[in-house]
Formats: sequence, C-alpha cells, structure tokens
Amino acid sequence: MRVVVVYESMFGNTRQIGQAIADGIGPLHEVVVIPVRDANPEVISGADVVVVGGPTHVHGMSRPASRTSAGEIARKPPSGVALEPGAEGPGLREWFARCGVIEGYAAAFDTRAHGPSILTGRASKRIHRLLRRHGARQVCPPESFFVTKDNALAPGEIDRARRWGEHLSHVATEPARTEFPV
Ligand SMILES: Cc1cc2nc3c(=O)[nH]c(=O)nc-3n(C[C@H](O)[C@H](O)[C@H](O)COP(=O)(O)O)c2cc1C
Repeated sequence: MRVVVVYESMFGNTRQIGQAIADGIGPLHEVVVIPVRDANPEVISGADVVVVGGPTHVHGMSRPASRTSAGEIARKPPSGVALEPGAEGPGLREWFARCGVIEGYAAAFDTRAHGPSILTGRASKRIHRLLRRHGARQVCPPESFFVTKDNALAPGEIDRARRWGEHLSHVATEPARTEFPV
C-alpha cells in the first residue's frame, strides 16, 4: 500500500504528528510524509491512501491572515516557537484548490487546543469534507491531536498519533470501508 501524508504546519506540531502517523502505518507500507508546499498533484497520484492534516486556526483551516498572525506570534520574543520553512506560504486551502481528483482513500487530522470542538473548532472537519468533495473515500473519521496553550504538543500525543497510524493501516487494508459523515 502506498500512503502519502500531506501536512501543513506553522510551529512544527502538525509535522511531528504527521511523522508519527507515518511511523504507525509502518514499514510494511510505502509511506511518504510531505509538507503542503511540496505536495504537487503528482505526489498523490496513484496513492492508495492520502492522509491530510493541518493546524486549527480561528476554528477551522488556516487562511493567509491567520498564518500571518502565527508568524507574528513566532517572531515576538520570547515566543518559544519557531516557524517551519514556508509556513506563511500556501496552506491546505490553496492546496485543495489545485489538487484535482483524489482517487484513493483518505483520512483527515488536525492539531488544536484541548477542549470540546464546539469551543475550539477543528480543522479536520473541513479537511474531511474537502477530501470527500475531491472524490476520496474516507477510511476513518477525522481525528484531532492536542497542543498546550504554549503551542507545544500535549503529553502522549505522539504515541496516540502512532497508534492512529497503526489503526489506519489496518482499516485501509480491509475490504469493507464505510462513509463517515461529520
Ligand atoms: C492565528 C492562530 C489561531 C488559532 N486559532 C485556534 C482555534 O481557533 N482553535 C484552536 O483549538 N487552536 C487555535 N490555535 C492553536 C493552533 O491550533 C496551534 O497553534 C496548532 O495546532 C499548532 O500546530 P502547528 O505547530 O503545526 O502550527 C490558533 C493558533 C494560531 C497561531
């Protein structure tokens, strides 16, 4: 099975979660982890599963203005966070606008503050819908991974992401898959 994990990340947390998911999917499969800025349409072409994740900004997916705000936060000392390469460039919204049909299966994840999603919002809900709109069939419901108020990963989230990756690798290889409306 060929799996492509596409992530957007300002401060590195979503990148780390994407990598942990890939580790969980495991060595029996071919897994590529790629930042959204490098994820041209050829990268996902022919993938059996595309896993897409990004940070929750202003209750949903990032926008240019929210990425600018994140850049300002990072540059204001002592921020404690460093910007990922290309962080302020195009994000997942812009990627979806040019990625065309996604032929294989897909799963969505996000990072966000801990708490009920009715209060925090969650980018994965929208990512999930966009994946479906682009033709992908979902292998499981969208998942959130949590950061602290200082924008660090909450304890245990790397392990949880690895286990979610393991789960993905099992459900994606099962013959019967279901739709997961959100
Ligand atoms: C401009 C901005 C807006 C944010 N808005 C939300 C929000 O509405 N809900 C939430 O749970 N987290 C919010 N956050 C926290 C982000 O979800 C958190 O920074 C992100 O998950 C970290 O991932 P990253 O390191 O990959 O960028 C916001 C962060 C920034 C910078």
